[in-house]
Amino acid sequence: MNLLRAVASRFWKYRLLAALFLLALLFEVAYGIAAPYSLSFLVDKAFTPKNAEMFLLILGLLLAGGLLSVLANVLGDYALGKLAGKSVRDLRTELFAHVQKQSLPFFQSYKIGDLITRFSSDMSSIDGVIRVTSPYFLREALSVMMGLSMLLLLEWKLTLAVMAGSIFMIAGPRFMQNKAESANIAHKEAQANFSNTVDELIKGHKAIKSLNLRERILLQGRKRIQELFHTGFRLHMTNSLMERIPMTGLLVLNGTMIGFGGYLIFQDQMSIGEFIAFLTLFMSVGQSGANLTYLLPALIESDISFKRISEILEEKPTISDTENAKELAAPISRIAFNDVTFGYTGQKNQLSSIHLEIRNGSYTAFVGTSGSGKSTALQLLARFYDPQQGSITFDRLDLREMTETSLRKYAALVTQETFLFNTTIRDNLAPDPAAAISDEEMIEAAKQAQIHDTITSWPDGYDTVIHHEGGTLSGGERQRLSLARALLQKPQLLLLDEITAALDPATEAEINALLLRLRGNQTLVSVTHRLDSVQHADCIHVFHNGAVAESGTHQELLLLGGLYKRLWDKQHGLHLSPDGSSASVDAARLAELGFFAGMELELLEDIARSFTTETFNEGEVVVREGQQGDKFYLIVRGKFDVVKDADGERITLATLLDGDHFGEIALLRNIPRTATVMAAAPSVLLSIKREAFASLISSQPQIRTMLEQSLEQRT
Ligand SMILES: Nc1ncnc2c1ncn2[C@@H]1O[C@H](COP(=O)(O)OP(=O)(O)OP(=O)(O)O)[C@@H](O)[C@H]1O
Repeated sequence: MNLLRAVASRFWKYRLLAALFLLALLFEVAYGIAAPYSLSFLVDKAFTPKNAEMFLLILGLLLAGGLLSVLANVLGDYALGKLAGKSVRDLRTELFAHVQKQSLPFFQSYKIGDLITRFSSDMSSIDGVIRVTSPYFLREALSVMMGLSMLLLLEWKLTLAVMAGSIFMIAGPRFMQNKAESANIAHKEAQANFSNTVDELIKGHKAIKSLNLRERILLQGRKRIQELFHTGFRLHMTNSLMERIPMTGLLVLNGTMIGFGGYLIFQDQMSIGEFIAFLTLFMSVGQSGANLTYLLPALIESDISFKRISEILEEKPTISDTENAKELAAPISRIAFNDVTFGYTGQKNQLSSIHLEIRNGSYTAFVGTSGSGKSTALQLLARFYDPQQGSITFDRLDLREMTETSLRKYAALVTQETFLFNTTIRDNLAPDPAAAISDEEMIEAAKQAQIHDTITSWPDGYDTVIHHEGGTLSGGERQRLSLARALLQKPQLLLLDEITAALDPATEAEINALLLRLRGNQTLVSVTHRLDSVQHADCIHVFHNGAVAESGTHQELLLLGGLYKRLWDKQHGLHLSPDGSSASVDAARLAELGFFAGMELELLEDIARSFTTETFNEGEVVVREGQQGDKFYLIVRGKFDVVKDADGERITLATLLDGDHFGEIALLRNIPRTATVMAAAPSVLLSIKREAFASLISSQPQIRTMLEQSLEQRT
């Protein structure tokens, strides 16, 4: 069994303690054998001849041995406590450190619930085995071996007869072992599945409510609980059978022993004292044998737990330092993507043959359509993944040849997915006490990230404790805190992934101004889909379908008249007030929408005035599949996923960004929406109702006909 081997190898590290424990155990077991064996002397040499001297001698020896055995027990318990405690501590630390070392794909391939189960119930089960079950198993196994040897000495024929019967006892559980293992694996999987469902229930409660998935999740929960019931019942039955089979064997053995033992006494081949000693010893050995079989299910369960933990310990981080890894030393004058190709899975490349250059101290922007690979390129730059082909170099040093620690010091990544620790703001901003960050530095960084005033408005200021990993703060507050945290690291290279997505326009403008101030001292690479914010960037790379379609400054790209120009035009003519509460659209912008083409400017101005502003938080649904639609929407800023539910699965059909629109068919007809549109970030929309639109065009029926034709062509 893997587990017993692993326990032995872990105990080997603390050999002195292990030796002390073994010695104490040997003494305890030896006394446990000697005590029943002494019965043969008590009956034959003391009771039958009524020899008081011999009786007192045996009694004295028994009591003295008993006392010594108790002493040995105490010593053994001490040694075992230390030995087991240290071994479990080592294993926990190893697992913790190993998980921490892992790269991104590891965390994407394991579900949170599954990983937590390995740390919690799997680890507790191993803890139990190391502290209790293994030592108990060892004691009972020793008792069986030493007891059997003693029984052979006492009467070998009777011993052989009962040993033959024992085969049934041993073979039974062996026969059941595979069944028990598979029942155990199934139950563990059911537990992990249930944990994941609970995890989704808690973390996704907003999405579940807004997508009206309560029924589906409840059904899924019931299914998982039912699985738990079935697998638990199967496990219970296999474990019970594993216990019953040897007990039946024991019954047969007792019959054999009394029958054959009686025959030997009648034949004068065995004394009564020897028979009583044999019987008592056999009972004790039998009990130890039965105990061994009771212990087996616990050992099997822990063996599975051990395999699950070993599976994690065997995972190799995909990103690790090479043997001759070098320190990345500033200053670096040029970072380059040299023919970089990358795919998350073997099936498809998310980036193909990327060539680009980032100059030291520059402000570089990655823009482009949704899913075009901007964030992927940024993650390669932060070395969360390595390219499959090509290289990323910092001057001449390949990213793969530098130490991870020196890279992490050099570069800091701020993403939309902010994670805050459940501690004070102060400890979140400066999590490493060794960095010795002063209050002044902290306040300066918080001011730069536009969060200082918010922090000081809280009663405990920088000592405010964050709960639920920052879940009680707004997305914008979390985002600004994580920017301040990154600024405090004073990285040479600041990698920013859509960091202004959750901010109102006024704060966004402040952050954009900060980026312009930072450039020169720091190199900035910012991924964004909002082109307004990158007008002053030194170089803009426009991504499309995993390739860099265009590169240049804002002006150069506008002159080029390509993809960037189209994206720019799409985002223009839409306005948002600084606090993000009120939006408007230009009539000229409406004229660019194909289905409004040809309308008079005056009418378009009336239409533009009839739009109302709507705001949505992440996870909120704008239109739901199947519901009647009566509004047309224009995205002023934000991000929306167009999703469809099929066979209990949610499929994302498209992602819509600033300047995109949806629901135009609702301007004419009351038909059910063909998909659900939900906000993927805090967003602002402009909407117009069909009735309002209809009354505006009522005096011009030809407009309706034109619109009908135009929308007809699009569907
Ligand atoms: N961990 C992952 N595993 C597999 N595919 C992924 C993973 N992360 C992203 N992708 C896919 O890679 C492609 C590029 O994604 P990426 O996030 O780089 O695009 P993006 O241009 O930043 O888009 P957006 O602006 O919507 O964030 C997308 O098709 C996306 O679905």
